[in-house]
Amino acid sequence: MRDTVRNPLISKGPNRATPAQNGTIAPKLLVLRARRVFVVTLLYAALLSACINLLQLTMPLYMMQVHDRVLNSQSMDTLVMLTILALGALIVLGVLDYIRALTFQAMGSAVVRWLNLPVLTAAVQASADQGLARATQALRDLTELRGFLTSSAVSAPLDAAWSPIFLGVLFLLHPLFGLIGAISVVVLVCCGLLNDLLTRQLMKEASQANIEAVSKIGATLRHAEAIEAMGMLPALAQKWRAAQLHALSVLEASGIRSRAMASITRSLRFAIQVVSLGTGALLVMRQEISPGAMMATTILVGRLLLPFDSVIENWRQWVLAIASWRRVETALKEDLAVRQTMPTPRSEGDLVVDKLVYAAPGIDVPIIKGINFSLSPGEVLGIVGPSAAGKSTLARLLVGILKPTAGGVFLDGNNVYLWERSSFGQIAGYLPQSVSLLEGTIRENIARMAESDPYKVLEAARLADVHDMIGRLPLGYDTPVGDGHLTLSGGQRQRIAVARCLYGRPRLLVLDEPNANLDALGERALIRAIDEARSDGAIVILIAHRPAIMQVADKLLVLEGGRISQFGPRTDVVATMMPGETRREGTAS
Ligand SMILES: Nc1ncnc2c1ncn2[C@@H]1O[C@H](COP(=O)(O)OP(=O)(O)OP(=O)(O)O)[C@@H](O)[C@H]1O
Repeated sequence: MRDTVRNPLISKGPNRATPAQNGTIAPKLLVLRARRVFVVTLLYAALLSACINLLQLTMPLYMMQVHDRVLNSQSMDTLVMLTILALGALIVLGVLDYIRALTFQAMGSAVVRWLNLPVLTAAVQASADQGLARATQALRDLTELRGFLTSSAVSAPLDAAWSPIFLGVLFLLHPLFGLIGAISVVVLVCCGLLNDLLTRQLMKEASQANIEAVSKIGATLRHAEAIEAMGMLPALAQKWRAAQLHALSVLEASGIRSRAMASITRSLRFAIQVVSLGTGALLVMRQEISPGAMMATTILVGRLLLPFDSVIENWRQWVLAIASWRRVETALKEDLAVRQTMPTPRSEGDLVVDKLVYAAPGIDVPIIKGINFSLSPGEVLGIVGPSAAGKSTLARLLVGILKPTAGGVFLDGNNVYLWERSSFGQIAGYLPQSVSLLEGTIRENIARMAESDPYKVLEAARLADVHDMIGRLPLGYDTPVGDGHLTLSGGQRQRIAVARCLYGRPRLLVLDEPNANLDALGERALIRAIDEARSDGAIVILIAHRPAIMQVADKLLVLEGGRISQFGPRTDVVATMMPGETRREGTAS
């Protein structure tokens, strides 16, 4: 772990997870470390830049020496010597420039390698916790940051910082040149500041507006069927166009200003070069300097001003890169789920829900208002209640997606919310209300996207009674599924999602409306799967509106307005709710 921290630029091989990636370093600490690496890299690159800038004196000095010394003395030896020295210096300059570019590239890769998984984790948690889509932007931001760090824009300010080298040489050649150089630097710095003042806010606004427009359209496209069927496209297009036009107009306004400033700066740079050449000619005429010094001055002034010009031209990239970094920081610093890093062994004990309260972030009135119950292995609990009673919220709390505001859910004494996620996944199966299969094959989906054990995949498929159905598909278990594929019906997707829940024979099964898309056959298969899980010693929690499936439950919990209004053996609860129903049940059995 220490090695990675000390040598962040050293790759440990493409497939090996670093401590940052496997979650043993807290995201906030990672942000600090990434900042520290950036500062150290910047200092290192600044040192290289100093050498590069010193070596850039080669050309003007060579020109001056050839002009003033070789042409006057007609010495072949001096010319050869000077040329060898100049070529040597230029080769070193090229190598140092290459090393500097590699340093930034390595830093960009290191930052992505360090932060991509923590940012992905943050994105998943933010989406599960609060339905936030903005964390996914942070993943795009990481790629953009890497692009910025490999561009030439990143080194321009470092070159500008070493402008005193050129200024010093200009002063040595003639104080007037030094003065022209100093005034030029001040003028260009003022241009840079003015450019920043005029464009920074607009650039940020444009980038934000663009991100929002793109993320909105991304979210909308997921509902393409409803859009097409109900002819919502024109209205949506109008809304999207309005957002796009806003982003475009801000982008254009900032573009106009920054292009204007870049043109002004470039013209100024050329004007300054003309002025310095004219001044040089005047000084040559007055025999205060040699013609060689005059030509060297022209190159020196050009070199002095070029980085400032480049900074102003690439300012936009800097502003956007800083904004990208801020978003990455925010995504990582968000107060998201902090879980235990120690895996918890498979549990066989009771599930205890203790004084459970949950209020959504920023909302005072709790959705779940103090719930207590417990279940033993091999018990099936049915949760019923009116819409918006809090059933799905309770399901999310039971599998540790949401952080309880007070109280907690404990399985065999272990806090479900704090449970390390990989080990929790091995003992839990969760079927969310809106079933979604992930991009991959049926086999991968059942195996929860991990390296799959074919025996366990088949077992889960058989338990969910989907083996035959999968066998009838053209590619069987290799059939691709996910958002982009319409190969499966709603019921088939739901049954495969049930198989995913049953993969590895979990100890805790939470099924939110598992029969919503099922026909009678599918429902019977589901009841058989729940029976099998019960006899296997699993705790099964079932949420459903359709009553038929509740016959499999041992206990019933009636949730109303976030509170338990009834809890107990199914027959007792049904008897109090619908006295006639129990009699019918009794007769039937
Ligand atoms: N993240 C959230 N922020 C604010 N309110 C929320 C959030 N999640 C759920 N709610 C609110 O909590 C209430 C309970 O929602 P929940 O989805 O748990 O109900 P439910 O009993 O599952 O309903 P249904 O049977 O219709 O699926 C609803 O009023 C919902 O608007």
